[in-house]
Amino acid sequence: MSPIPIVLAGCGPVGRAYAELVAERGLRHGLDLRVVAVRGRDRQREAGEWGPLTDLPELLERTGARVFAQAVPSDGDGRAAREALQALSSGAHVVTATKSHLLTHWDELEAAAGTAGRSVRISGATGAAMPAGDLARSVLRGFDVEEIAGCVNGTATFVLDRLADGADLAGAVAEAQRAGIAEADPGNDLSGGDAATKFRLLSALLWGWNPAETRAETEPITGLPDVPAGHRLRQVARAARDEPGVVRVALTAEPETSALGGLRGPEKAVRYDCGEAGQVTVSGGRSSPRGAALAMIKDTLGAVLEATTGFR
Ligand SMILES: NC(=O)C1=CN([C@@H]2O[C@H](COP(=O)(O)OP(=O)(O)OC[C@H]3O[C@@H](n4cnc5c(N)ncnc54)[C@H](OP(=O)(O)O)[C@@H]3O)[C@@H](O)[C@H]2O)C=CC1
Ligand SMILES: N[C@@H](CC=O)C(=O)O
Repeated sequence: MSPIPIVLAGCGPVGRAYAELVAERGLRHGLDLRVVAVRGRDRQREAGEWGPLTDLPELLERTGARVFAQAVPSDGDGRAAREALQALSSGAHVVTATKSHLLTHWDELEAAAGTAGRSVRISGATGAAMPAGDLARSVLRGFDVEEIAGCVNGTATFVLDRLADGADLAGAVAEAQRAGIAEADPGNDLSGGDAATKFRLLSALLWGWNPAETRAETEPITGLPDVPAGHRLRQVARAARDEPGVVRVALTAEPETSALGGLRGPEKAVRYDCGEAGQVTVSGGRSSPRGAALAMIKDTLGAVLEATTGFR
């Protein structure tokens, strides 16, 4: 069995969990996955030794990397985009939990992947271990999805439930951070920005919208307003095929018996309104560094085993 070399960018909680999972579960499905290099901000580890960062195309070529895995901050610094494009040009698939470059460089990445005949797999960026992206891109193809609605930020659901139980906002956010759900800077979790990002990406997979041109209207979590009996407040993202280029995130009271109102803690769900085919809902999937890393493992296997190109 020949090894599948992987170069990993990012050694925070998600990157570390991915490297551990490759070490634990790399020998699967007839493949021998191996992380051959890990890159940090300005350092790089190869053969167990840390040294200075080297040129990425040279590293990819020297190691024969088949996959470039990204788990670096979604802070919009141009490096994630540049390195993903370099990886595709070098003939590696890209598997990413990082979201920012998908928003800014969607078309460039799609074109580069098409030219190289490689895929860019983004499950880790669209809902961690919940396979919402897979449904959007391929499973529901042909159903002509008309509308999507969902709770895709685990922190928001967790915090709103804690507020309903009487906790204060700062304490609820700190608890979500200790559980590894909230980002170190929870601003995007609470503002609706992260949910909007995930819906911009799902809309791109579903309807071909360019995320860079998709506008987001968001409502932040600041406290807990009165909610009718039998309902729970949820941060709900929505997008509709007939209103292209707009994603809305609002706090709405959902019946406790519904798919969104019934979610607990950091669970997530997306409901796809498929017109004549009816509604299809996907829920669950862990929202945590390990959950995101598992999604990246799934995507790594998919990239290597399935001969697809472009976004998945
Ligand atoms: N936490 C979760 O549940 C989920 C997170 N995500 C996304 O996964 C990504 C990774 O998150 P997380 O593991 O928390 O890590 P961080 O976002 O905290 O990233 C930290 C790591 O990235 C490295 N780093 C920083 N800047 C760069 C850069 N420009 N290029 C390469 N490496 C860099 C750092 O290296 P050094 O150690 O050298 O400083 C550090 O190891 C984020 O984009 C996040 O939004 C997605 C889904 C779920
Ligand atoms: N902070 C996010 C995790 C990654 O996307 C969340 O709460 O869902």
